[in-house]
Amino acid sequence: MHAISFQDVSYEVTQKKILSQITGHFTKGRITTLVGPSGAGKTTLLKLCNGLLTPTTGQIHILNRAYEEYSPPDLRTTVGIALQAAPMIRGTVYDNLALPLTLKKQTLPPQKAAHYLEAVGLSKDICQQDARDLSGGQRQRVSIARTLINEPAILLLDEITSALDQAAADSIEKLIMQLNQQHDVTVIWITHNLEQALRVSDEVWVMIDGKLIQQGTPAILQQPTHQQVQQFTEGALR
Ligand SMILES: Nc1ncnc2c1ncn2[C@@H]1O[C@H](COP(=O)(O)OP(=O)(O)OP(=O)(O)O)[C@@H](O)[C@H]1O
Repeated sequence: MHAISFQDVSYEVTQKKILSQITGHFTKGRITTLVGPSGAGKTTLLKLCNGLLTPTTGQIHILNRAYEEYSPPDLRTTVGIALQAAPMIRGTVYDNLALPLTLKKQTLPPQKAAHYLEAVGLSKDICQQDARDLSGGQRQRVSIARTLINEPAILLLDEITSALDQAAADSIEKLIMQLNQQHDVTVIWITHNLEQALRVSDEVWVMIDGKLIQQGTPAILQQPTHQQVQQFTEGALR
């Protein structure tokens, strides 16, 4: 089953084509990485997956339902996103974790906050800590925990480890792989790091210049048969 499918999707801003006729799918329950040079349109594509942007033309289906059938809050509950900057609101770790529910005028039970902190490898004791005092790795974990509060079926990740040191990046990688394996969360993960893509991917999308050049297993990066993919991997793996 496809978690998300794109059919002839294009996205333009003031007549500039940012994405051109993307057709492809993300398989349910798998980790797919999105790789490609800077400016290829990866972040734009990710934002189309949870309604932060709307396609100019084409169809997107999410869990076999047309994108338009979802209300914006439903879409953002089904498809969570975590970003490189892991932005925090002013306040405590609890305030940040509660945000997805606060926005829906609901409250987060403290036990649930503790549960999600533990799920991302943090102690529940940091709940009342000021979010500004967290380390980069802790902040990224809190950001992921906050995304998990809605129990999204699909998790979008944009460069979540690129600002972290190797040890923090390794443990976030393990965490995402665990979430995928234990909770069947579908993961769509933008990374600039091809070694990371090879470690975590079940499937890979290679994007260049607003186009989906190739979709397949990590073998398409390891033994590229497509000329543009080969040029990209030679530069990126050098
Ligand atoms: N709102 C916008 N208006 C004009 N151009 C935009 C807009 N959003 C994105 N772009 C352009 O679209 C292209 C794709 O951007 P996008 O951020 O999706 O690429 P990316 O592959 O994620 O790049 P990176 O790896 O550097 O984050 C870039 O050339 C960018 O400058």
